[in-house]
Amino acid sequence: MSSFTNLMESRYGISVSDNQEALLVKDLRAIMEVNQVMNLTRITSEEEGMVLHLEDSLTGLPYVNEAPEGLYGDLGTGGGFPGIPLCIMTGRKTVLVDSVKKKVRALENVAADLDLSDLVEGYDGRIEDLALERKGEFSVVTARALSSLPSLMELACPLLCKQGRLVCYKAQPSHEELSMADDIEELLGLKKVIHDAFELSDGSQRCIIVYEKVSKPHIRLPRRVGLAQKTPLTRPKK
Ligand SMILES: C[S@@+](CC[C@H](N)C(=O)[O-])C[C@H]1O[C@@H](n2cnc3c(N)ncnc32)[C@H](O)[C@@H]1O
Repeated sequence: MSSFTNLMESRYGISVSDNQEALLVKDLRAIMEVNQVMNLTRITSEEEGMVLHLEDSLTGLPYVNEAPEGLYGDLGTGGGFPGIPLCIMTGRKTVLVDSVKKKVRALENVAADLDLSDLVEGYDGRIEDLALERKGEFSVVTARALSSLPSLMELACPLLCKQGRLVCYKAQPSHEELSMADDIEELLGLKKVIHDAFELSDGSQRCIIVYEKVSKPHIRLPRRVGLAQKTPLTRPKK
């Protein structure tokens, strides 16, 4: 057993097969290579990438596995994290969403090198536009280092099917951010079902917060492009 598979098993109870590990490492190396000519990630060493990209991405796996079967989307995927590692681990059809076209094309090329083209599709556009085109089609979406919780909830809501899940990777959300998110759950028809806090093996703080779509939102979504991130929703006045 390699040190990575050993770590994932002992620390998180996640089994990684030899084949999956080979693909994960190949993905990381390919992204690092693309990163030399295109800014995909601030992480430049493989050692750091093993923790802050691969280990971190995989911590979301148990939460993604609890979602209904079906399509998975990684919102604001950047260098394909956690999207490609979670695709490798789940075998779900995966849509990698980013508004920067050249990043999405680069990820499609990496996916092709990993023989994942049948599973991975890139969407080069805004999440809000994807929501107009593929409303309610996603069983689960993830978001890491994208926006505040209220913005993520609003962006994800129209994409999710009933009982679909939004898995948010956060460092340490403030009380204010958490309380603003609590305030708009009902408006969006989302319910927080999990809030777990733990440390990665390098001591970084990690929180995973999961919302389930329990009913239809009480407002029309998506709002105009940009509003979810510029002017997040707040508690409706009674
Ligand atoms: C800081 S990066 C995070 C990348 C990756 N998820 C990670 O954790 O390494 C955020 C990415 O989200 C994309 N993004 C931000 N807002 C977006 C939106 N509304 N629609 C699509 N992509 C968006 C940006 O282009 C950027 O690549």
